[in-house]
Amino acid sequence: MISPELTTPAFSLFPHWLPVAAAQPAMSAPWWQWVASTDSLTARLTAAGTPGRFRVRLLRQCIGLPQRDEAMALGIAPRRYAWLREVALCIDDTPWVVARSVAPLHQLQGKGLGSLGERSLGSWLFQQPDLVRGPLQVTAQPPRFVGDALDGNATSRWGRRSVFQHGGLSLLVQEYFLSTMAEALNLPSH
Ligand SMILES: C=C(O[C@@H]1C=C(C(=O)O)C=C[C@H]1O)C(=O)O
Repeated sequence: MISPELTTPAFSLFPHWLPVAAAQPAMSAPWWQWVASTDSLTARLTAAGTPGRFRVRLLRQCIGLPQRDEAMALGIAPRRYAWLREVALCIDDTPWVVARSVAPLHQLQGKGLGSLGERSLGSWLFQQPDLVRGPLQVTAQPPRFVGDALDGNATSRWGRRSVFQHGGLSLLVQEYFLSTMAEALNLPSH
């Protein structure tokens, strides 16, 4: 049963993370195509941004403590160190999506992710034959991680997250779709 406030524009009432199907009534069809898709976002953005050039801008990659909700999504203790990666996915230097990925440190050995740099994590992930993607969850709240990395007045329209599994690695990927992307692709507000 979906509570009535989810169908109103009062997005501040939206719980932080919700199964994607429960968010559908609050989402326009064009946004649903983006938010509920389970294939590579890198590939989708590259296609939608053409003739613009897709580029990953690395904002931060480090070892640190995950947020509490991130640790819970990965099923690890909140004070366990993790690999953190924050990027802006840009078309012609304009960020369309910002993303933060989190993986338990002890699962990273031999995966070579430390040297990924500005190559897309998605391109690497979707080449793994044993890749399994967990259920998508959605939020209408803005990301807490970007700080002043976004230029001008870009705001988040929808956020989503899911856990990828590959070769003993669990990787939480959180992606926030920005107003800049909505404007460029003529998407409705939500
Ligand atoms: C999961 C994907 O990877 C994308 C690329 C990322 C990166 O390079 O860090 C991060 C999150 C995603 O937006 C994808 O393309 O679907």
